[in-house]
Amino acid sequence: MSQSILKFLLPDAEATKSLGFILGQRCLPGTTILLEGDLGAGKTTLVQGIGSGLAIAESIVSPTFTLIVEYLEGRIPLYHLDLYRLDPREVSGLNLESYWEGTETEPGLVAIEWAERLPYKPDDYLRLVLTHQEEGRQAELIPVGDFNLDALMPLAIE
Ligand SMILES: Nc1ncnc2c1ncn2[C@@H]1O[C@H](COP(=O)(O)OP(=O)(O)OP(=O)(O)O)[C@@H](O)[C@H]1O
Ligand SMILES: [Mg+2]
Repeated sequence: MSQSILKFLLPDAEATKSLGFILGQRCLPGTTILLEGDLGAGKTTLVQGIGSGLAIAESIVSPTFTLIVEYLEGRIPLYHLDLYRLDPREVSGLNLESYWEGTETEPGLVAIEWAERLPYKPDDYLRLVLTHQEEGRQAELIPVGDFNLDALMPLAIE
């Protein structure tokens, strides 16, 4: 069954956070969200919203230099990754699939910035593409494999 793609206009950073908040509230353990978008497109902002939606009180900072930050205090664990500083060859040595397969970690929500750099991907994930607009950003939500967008509905961003 082919599912449709969702597109949103996010007029400001609060709207980006609201979209993330809903994802954080509704995603099940074992969900992977692959974030794509240029520098400053709003990927970290979206993950901050996810953190609020998961009821994580700790502030979420960009893991550009740390690669991975794990937040374990929310409804389900949040694993926040940023591959900006790596090339695909380096990424392949990191065994990142253990995050989405939940083999070495408790299944949670895996959110990966600069997912364009992943040489391998999960079978099922939400592809979330952020693009700069004249004002604000556009978000495209593209379900891949068995990822079920319907489970996130209704998605009204304020
Ligand atoms: N919908 C939006 N409209 C306008 N500004 C936004 C929107 N969403 C986020 N921003 C702003 O864009 C800036 C960059 O956001 P952010 O750091 O989340 O981007 P990023 O994609 O993670 O960047 P990087 O590529 O460096 O990781 C921030 O100042 C943020 O507040
Ligand atoms: Mg970022």
